[in-house]
Amino acid sequence: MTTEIDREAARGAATRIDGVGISFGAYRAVEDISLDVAAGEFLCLLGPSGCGKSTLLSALAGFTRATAGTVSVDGRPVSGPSPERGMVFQNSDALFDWLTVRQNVAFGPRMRGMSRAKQAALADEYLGLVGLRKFADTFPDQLSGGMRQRVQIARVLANRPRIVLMDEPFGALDAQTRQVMQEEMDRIWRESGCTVVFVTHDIGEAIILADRIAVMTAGPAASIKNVYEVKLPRPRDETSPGAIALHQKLRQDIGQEVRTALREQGLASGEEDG
Ligand SMILES: Nc1ncnc2c1ncn2[C@@H]1O[C@H](COP(=O)(O)OP(=O)(O)OP(=O)(O)O)[C@@H](O)[C@H]1O
Repeated sequence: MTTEIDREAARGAATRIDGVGISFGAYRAVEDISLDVAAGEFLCLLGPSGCGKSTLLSALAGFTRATAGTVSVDGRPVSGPSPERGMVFQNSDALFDWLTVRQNVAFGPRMRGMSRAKQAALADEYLGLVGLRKFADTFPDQLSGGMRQRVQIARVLANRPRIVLMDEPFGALDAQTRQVMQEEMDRIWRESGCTVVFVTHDIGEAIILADRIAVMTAGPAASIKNVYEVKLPRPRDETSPGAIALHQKLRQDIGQEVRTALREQGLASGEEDG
């Protein structure tokens, strides 16, 4: 039997951010950012609060227009939102509470005119991928926060995106659920074959998930400070010596940025990080 999850069609797209700057009026949020994301790669954007992570993600999604430079997917410039770039938000309020879980996941395929039988089969496939097939006939408000986030992920994947953009998707979850979701995300990413760009300010989360971690400087005019390749074997153990060493480097990078930002705002002493 052929499955509706077509691995070939769903494989990830390469993305290029080339000299991107984004301003809101006179405020320069990010400036001169260049970053390539390989097809099928899991890239985490990490940085101090307010540095411009969501702004950059929004430019990849096509919701926000770059005021300088270009964002392209497989060589084609991004000029607006597209189903090939799916967005998962921190808040699962994006779900339709009046539709069942299956209907939520089938929403995109339904809008594209897919037959009812195919929609249901596709929705069930993706609900299986996120471990929620048993809950297909329930309504989102009957589910826990972690389960709602899984529905959001399944709904995005059912549109067969080539890139999944995730904006602190587990930020509102309790620590235990968050850990389970990180483990699940690692598996879902590998099985879906999508490129993932994942925004977080949680260093541990980035180490568990990313192939590479791009650390941003503090804004305004934020740019990329460092990019780290995470060579640790998957599934990852946050307590391994390699993970602990990387955690320290990242903490130092971000600590420096936070202190710089506070100094610029006149809120910190001039002491330097060692
Ligand atoms: N639509 C907008 N209009 C004006 N300023 C904006 C707009 N969107 C974002 N900004 C500003 O751009 C900067 C970057 O915001 P952004 O939300 O991208 O940061 P972030 O790194 O995602 O923050 P956090 O980690 O707190 O979510 C902030 O100073 C923010 O106030």
